Amino acid sequence: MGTYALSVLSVVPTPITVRVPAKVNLHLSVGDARPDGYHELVTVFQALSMTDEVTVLVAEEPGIDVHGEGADSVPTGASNLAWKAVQLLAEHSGRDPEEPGVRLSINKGIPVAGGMAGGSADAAATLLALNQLWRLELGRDELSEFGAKLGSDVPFSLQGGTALGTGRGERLVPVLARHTFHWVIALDRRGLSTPAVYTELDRLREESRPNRVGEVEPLLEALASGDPRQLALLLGNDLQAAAVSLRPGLRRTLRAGVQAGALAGIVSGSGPTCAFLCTDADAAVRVAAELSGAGVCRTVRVAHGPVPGAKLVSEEPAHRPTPPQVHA
Ligand SMILES: C[C@](O)(CO)[C@H](O)COP(=O)(O)OP(=O)(O)OC[C@H]1O[C@@H](n2ccc(N)nc2=O)[C@H](O)[C@@H]1O
Ligand SMILES: Nc1ncnc2c1ncn2[C@@H]1O[C@H](COP(=O)(O)OP(=O)(O)OP(=O)(O)O)[C@@H](O)[C@H]1O
Repeated sequence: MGTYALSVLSVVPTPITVRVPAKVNLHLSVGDARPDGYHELVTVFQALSMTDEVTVLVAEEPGIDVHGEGADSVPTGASNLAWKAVQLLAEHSGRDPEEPGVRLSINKGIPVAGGMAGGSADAAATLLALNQLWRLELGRDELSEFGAKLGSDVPFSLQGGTALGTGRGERLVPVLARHTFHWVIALDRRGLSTPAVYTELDRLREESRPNRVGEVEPLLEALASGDPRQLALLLGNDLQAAAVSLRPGLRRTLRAGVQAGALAGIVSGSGPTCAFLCTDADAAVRVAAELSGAGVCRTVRVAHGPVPGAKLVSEEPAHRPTPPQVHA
């Protein structure tokens, strides 16, 4: 009996944990709406040292557990983007998408609905983890194609580093960025809906002519030079006007970060998170401390980038160290 129990145990695959980063768009140029409702983008993504961890484990009772900051506002049913990743790969590999025989445990370190690709990160992590758990042997390119079906930001969450994104943001080319840049991240009290921010930009463009970010080339040169002062002058996001229009308080946050000593601040993606570029790691800590005292946001964190994309942590769920943060 003892031997039998041991042999059954030995065939249950070990849980797989993947760590996956948040992103910020250093440059986000939004074209007109396409017939399919998406907007044509030219964007530069950078992966930051704020991470989620997703563990997949074999279980008869399917489901999702979510822990960490903002866990209460993350759906645990079929609308969770990570669960959609499970269903996609289950279907691909001939499993029943309704009974895939796995559970997910998600540990959130990326703000929810913050414009930092939190849900996309979890979907990317799930694709990578299931590829390992189910021994699917899909290459990075194939995983990226599955990722693009789930959301425009998912391929970048898999790739990480710094990358130029075109199409709806899913077509990627890595960008040379040998240097580490230091950021202060200001989290807002409530999230913003990505489609609502794109719709607001369309509305603003019908009404007036909001400024558009320029060409991307100078920013790529600044990244290659590694000089944060040069990069700071070139950060730009077409969605910023729309995010600020929906959440006017962001104007105050952006001003406060620069007053606190940051080189420049931008709304991250569709917002409402704001990202402030600093000269170095020490400056970022000083800016974070001062910004947290300004009372303009919920929490302030420091982060650096670029960091790698979704990555297997180990075969055991690991304890994730708490990222440095300062409570406002
Ligand atoms: C704002 C960004 O985070 C910048 O990287 C992304 O463009 C958003 O990427 P995402 O959250 O993965 O977005 P998706 O899940 O693909 O799309 C959600 C919605 O955002 C809008 N959307 C998204 C991407 C894009 N290029 N044009 C769009 O108009 C569409 O209304 C779409 O229905
Ligand atoms: N795994 C997930 N983590 C967080 N939110 C999720 C997840 N799956 C689905 N959601 C839903 O998606 C919404 C947007 O969450 P998410 O954190 O992905 O936003 P975001 O970071 O602004 O996205 P992006 O930057 O890619 O536009 C949330 O309000 C939540 O209801």
